[in-house]
Amino acid sequence: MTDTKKAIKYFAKYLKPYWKGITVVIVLSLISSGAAVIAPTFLGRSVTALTTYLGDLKKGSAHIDTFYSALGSMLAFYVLSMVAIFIAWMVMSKFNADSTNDMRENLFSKFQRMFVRYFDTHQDGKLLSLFTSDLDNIFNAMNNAIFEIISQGIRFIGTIIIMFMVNAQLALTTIATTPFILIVSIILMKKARIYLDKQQDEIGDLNGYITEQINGEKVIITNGLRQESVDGFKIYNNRVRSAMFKGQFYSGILFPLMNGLNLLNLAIVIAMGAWMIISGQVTTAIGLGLIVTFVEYSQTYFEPITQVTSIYSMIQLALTGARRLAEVEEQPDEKAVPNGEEISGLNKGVKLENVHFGYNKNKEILHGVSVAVDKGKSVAVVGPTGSGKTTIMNLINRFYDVDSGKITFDETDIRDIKLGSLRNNVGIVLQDSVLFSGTIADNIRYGKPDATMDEVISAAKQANIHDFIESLPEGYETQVSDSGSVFSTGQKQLISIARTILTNPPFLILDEATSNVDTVTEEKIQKAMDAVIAGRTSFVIAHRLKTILNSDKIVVLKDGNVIEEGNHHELLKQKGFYYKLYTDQTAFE
Ligand SMILES: Nc1ncnc2c1ncn2[C@@H]1O[C@H](COP(=O)(O)OP(=O)(O)OP(=O)(O)O)[C@@H](O)[C@H]1O
Repeated sequence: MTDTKKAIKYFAKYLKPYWKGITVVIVLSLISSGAAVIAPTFLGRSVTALTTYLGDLKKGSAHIDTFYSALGSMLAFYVLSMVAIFIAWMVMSKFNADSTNDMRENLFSKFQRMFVRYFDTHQDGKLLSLFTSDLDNIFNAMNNAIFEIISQGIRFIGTIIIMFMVNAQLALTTIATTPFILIVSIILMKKARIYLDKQQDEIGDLNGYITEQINGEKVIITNGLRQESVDGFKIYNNRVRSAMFKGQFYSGILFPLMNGLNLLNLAIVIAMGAWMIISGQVTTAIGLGLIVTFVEYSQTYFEPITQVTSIYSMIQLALTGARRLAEVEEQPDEKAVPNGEEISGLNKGVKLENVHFGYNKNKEILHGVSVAVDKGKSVAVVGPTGSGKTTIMNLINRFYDVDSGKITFDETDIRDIKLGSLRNNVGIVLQDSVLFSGTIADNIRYGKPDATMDEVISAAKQANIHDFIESLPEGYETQVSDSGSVFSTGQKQLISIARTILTNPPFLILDEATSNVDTVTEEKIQKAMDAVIAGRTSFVIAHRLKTILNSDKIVVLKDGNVIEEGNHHELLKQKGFYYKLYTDQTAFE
């Protein structure tokens, strides 16, 4: 499907529910434009009536009534046109706000259904620009452009019909330059489109860069790269500027060009009208009336072309936005496994059996990994950085699916378990603990919103964070977003552990929860982890070997292969890779 078709389909989908409102707007536009098109005929008639009246004055048989009635009719049509526009505008504003609201809501819901892969491969800022820049462009265009297109389209066609009904010769003169105008417009619009499309993509890249740099601010400062960061920004910003300039130039030049052609056309129409009077084809009174009428029609004929070209960039930006949003909607959803099994609790254990996996087809990360975690046991995975530890966690939770082999939960392939059910039974403490805006209590009960305050406090106690929370002036009611309550990495991890304790998952994955913290906090986290692991089946991904000495089993992973397996003492005896890792680490402590 071409980009334009995709964008139009997207609009159609979101405007369909508002077909009643759209019909009202079309009908009102018809009335308004029709009235505006008819009104100039009365302008011509009133001039003819006035000229005739002035001529008849000398003869003594003058009647002014025809003039007044033509003038009154003209006024009535213009008023009708205005009232219809006013009502149409009100109706349209409402369904535009509603439909863009639907788009925004669907976009956000879509994000909550998509594969994690999408977020791993798209920058936050780029995704954010869909909500800001793209949806803004769509809203602007729907508010300003769609109405213009409908009403100007009707005006355009209506004007041509009426012009031919009034006088075919002057009508032909008025529209004679149209083919030339159309060719120039199409060439310029095509050019503009390329750059306006590019503009949106460049804005997405710029937003991506900005969020990345803001998130990495501390790294930038400590490496003394603030100026380089600004220089990098300038490169992205210049790309936006260049695309913006070219896009606006090509789309903007249409407007003055059309205005110029309109004036030229006006002169031709007046000359033709004058020639008709001089050559005796029409009387002076009729000729003057025709000139005035066609001066007006020349304007109403050109106005749609001028207006549509002047809002072309707006339309194009909206089409680009709709294309970008449609592309997000096209992304596959996570498969919810509707007919999958519901599981509740763990009876036997979790197993990885000969798992092969790569994030990309051409680079395998795990090469036939088998790990078994029996019920009630704690298995730790250790290994050098990049060996695939976190990848295993991503697979158990079905953030990604294995390429071959399988992962089983009580001997059922996890791909045959309802996704929600699987995740309800697997608790995760991530390396980067995330706190959401709200109170500390809200954060602890995040996975179990109906938890009582006693349960929250009990979880916090087990996670060794209760005393710290109590020491804050607002205690559990402290707002996480308060600038006065900036939490350390360790504190965030403890709150995150409390959150997991509260959900009481049968199977638990702890991903490097002890990195980046001081020794006191580390000890606290260790105790919290022991509390959360106790009696629970768990899978611990750790860098600091000290924290996993008591694990029932340690699996050593290297370059995506399990190379050693056993408990701490067994592995030390083997004097293999684990022994080396352990002695290297303890030598530094
Ligand atoms: N989303 C991703 N897309 C593509 N490749 C990825 C992705 N995440 C990780 N990788 C690659 O997979 C390999 C294993 O990464 P993984 O995060 O599992 O290692 P790890 O053992 O947990 O490392 P660390 O101890 O540093 O956290 C690495 O080579 C990494 O570059």
